[in-house]
Amino acid sequence: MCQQQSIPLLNHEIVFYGAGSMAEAIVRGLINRNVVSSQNIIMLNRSSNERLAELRARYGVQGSNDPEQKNGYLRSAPVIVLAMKPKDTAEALRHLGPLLSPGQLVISVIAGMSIRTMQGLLGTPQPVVRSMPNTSSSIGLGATGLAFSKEVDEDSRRLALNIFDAVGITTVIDEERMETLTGISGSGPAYIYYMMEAMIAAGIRGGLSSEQSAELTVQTVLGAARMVQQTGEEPAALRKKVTSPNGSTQAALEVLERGDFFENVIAAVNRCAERSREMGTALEKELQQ
Ligand SMILES: NC(=O)C1=CN([C@@H]2O[C@H](COP(=O)(O)OP(=O)(O)OC[C@H]3O[C@@H](n4cnc5c(N)ncnc54)[C@H](OP(=O)(O)O)[C@@H]3O)[C@@H](O)[C@H]2O)C=CC1
Ligand SMILES: O=C(O)[C@@H]1CCC=N1
Repeated sequence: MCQQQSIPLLNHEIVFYGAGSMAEAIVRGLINRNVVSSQNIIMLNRSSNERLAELRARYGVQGSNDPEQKNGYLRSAPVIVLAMKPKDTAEALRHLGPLLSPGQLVISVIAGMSIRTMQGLLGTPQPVVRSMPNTSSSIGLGATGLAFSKEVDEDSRRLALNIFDAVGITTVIDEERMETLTGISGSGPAYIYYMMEAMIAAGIRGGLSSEQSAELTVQTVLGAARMVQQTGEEPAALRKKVTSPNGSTQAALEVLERGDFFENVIAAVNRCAERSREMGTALEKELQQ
């Protein structure tokens, strides 16, 4: 894992091809940490002018929906981040490929899409980075996995790492592990939010105000994560310290165990990885069309 303390200012123009939640999370993180100036960020989407206006107002970035202007940005940007939904990817990449020249770096955040499929849909042996970030990038606490095509040179590797180091931690992995990583850190925030939703609901049902219940839950999750990070102790060891023999925590954990909590979480991660593979297979099939 790598997290840089000080990331050099990136003077490259970065085009976000797709301007939804994940693109915004990265842009917000980059701008908040002053890693890229907002004038160097260009956000393109398919049709929503309101969305682009919102992003321009919020971050001072450039944005366009005009087909000719979009093509101009895509032809010239040294870095293009692909951030559309998997279902929209094939069409977008087929459009993008003929616009590209050899040195342009393509970074994908799209779940499931392999490097091979990406290059196949582009129709060029473009240097491509397959990444899997998460939405916590927007507050600088993202966790991103990256894999590189063999065409990515050392400078481009560094550039891709700098972009994601600026918004959290990064780890370089073999591409075959990307689906597992998606199951842990890409989709992981949603599992934690779900757990928090349940804890908040339980507090309210038990008579706490919704504000009290939410505040206590948030601080508890934050504190637990920080404890693991700062003490260096294993989660299991920390859990034991909370759990008095025959006490209230033990009683609660027994309920979770009756619901097979541990194995269910593992099954959820595995299903997430499997679903990412399914989405990747569907995209691979586009190569034959
Ligand atoms: N959300 C998350 O937590 C994470 C998401 N990802 C990946 O990020 C990608 C985007 O997800 P998310 O941000 O949630 O999706 P959103 O639906 O929020 O955003 C998708 C964006 O793509 C644009 N788009 C669609 N087709 C095209 C096109 N042909 N050309 C240009 N732009 C296009 C849409 O524009 P318009 O609105 O105009 O149609 C929209 O701005 C997905 O592939 C997902 O797998 C990865 C990690 C985490
Ligand atoms: O749900 C999805 O498909 C994306 C990938 C990781 C998080 N969200």
